[in-house]
Amino acid sequence: MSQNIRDVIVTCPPMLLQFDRFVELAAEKGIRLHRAETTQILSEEELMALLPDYDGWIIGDDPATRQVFEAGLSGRLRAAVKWGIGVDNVDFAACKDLGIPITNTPQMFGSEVADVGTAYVIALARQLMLIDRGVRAGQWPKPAGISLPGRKAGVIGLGDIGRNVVTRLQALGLNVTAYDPGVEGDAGIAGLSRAAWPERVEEMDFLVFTCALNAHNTHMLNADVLARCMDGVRIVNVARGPLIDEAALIAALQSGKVHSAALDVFEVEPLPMNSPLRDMERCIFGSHNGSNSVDAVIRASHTALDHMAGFFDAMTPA
Ligand SMILES: O=CC(=O)O
Repeated sequence: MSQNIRDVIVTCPPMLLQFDRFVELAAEKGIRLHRAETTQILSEEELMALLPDYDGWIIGDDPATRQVFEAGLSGRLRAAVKWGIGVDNVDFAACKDLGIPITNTPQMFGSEVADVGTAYVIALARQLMLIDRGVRAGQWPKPAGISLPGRKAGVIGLGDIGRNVVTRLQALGLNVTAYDPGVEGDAGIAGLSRAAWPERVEEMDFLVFTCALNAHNTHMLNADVLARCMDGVRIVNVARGPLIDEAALIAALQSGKVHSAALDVFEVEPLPMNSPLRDMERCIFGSHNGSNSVDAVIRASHTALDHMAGFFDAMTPA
């Protein structure tokens, strides 16, 4: 164990919400854990003011940019862990250049996010959001849904989350096609068909986004692809907002091309008050909360602390 006590700041909301349970565990690893004052996403300016006072940073969805790391390094910051899977908000190249060791916590909540994605598929199939809203408003609505067995779903991304979505949808009787240029074959999943995006989108009753955001897939669901989709396609996104061109999605919802959408993530988060998406009736919205089960947060936070302690141990002369 490290001889020196290191001060580590946490800015990741799910870990902040269960913060007290991690303080003692961190102390056993030679880490004094500190919490950000808010669970809101911090700005670059706020991070640049905060980080120089800490040896380590457990990152949430904050803008972890080069200048933020540089500011931290000008003070005490020497190590970082991105809590969670997605690293699109973190400049890993800058960390490498600056000599700040960094990692993320992959495979910590593939099943939890997949549960939310699958729940959204069922909710869109049976229009549960319209029924809920109607009953609250004193109505007794009975919209006709669609049955799932025999329907087709395209799952975009065959990582941990995507594979869990595929097997859940197959268990519900859907025929699933997966899109992921980084994974070959059936990924060990019987009955899975494969295609290269956006081949065969016209066949899909559902499109479920589970992939990482990278330099090449921003707006992969755009007006052109939507035009090729089946009339009445249902869209689920539990991955990253910028994968979908929201303006194009809104137009497609308005025209009826897209039947409905369930979005846990948005181009701008939190979803701005003036976003036209808020007026879309046949939508369900989440708060980028797919990973947030008590169990998954404990798992990912333990891993983040282990990684952090490992970085500090490696810096401590034997
Ligand atoms: O969205 C959450 C994550 O990428 O960990």
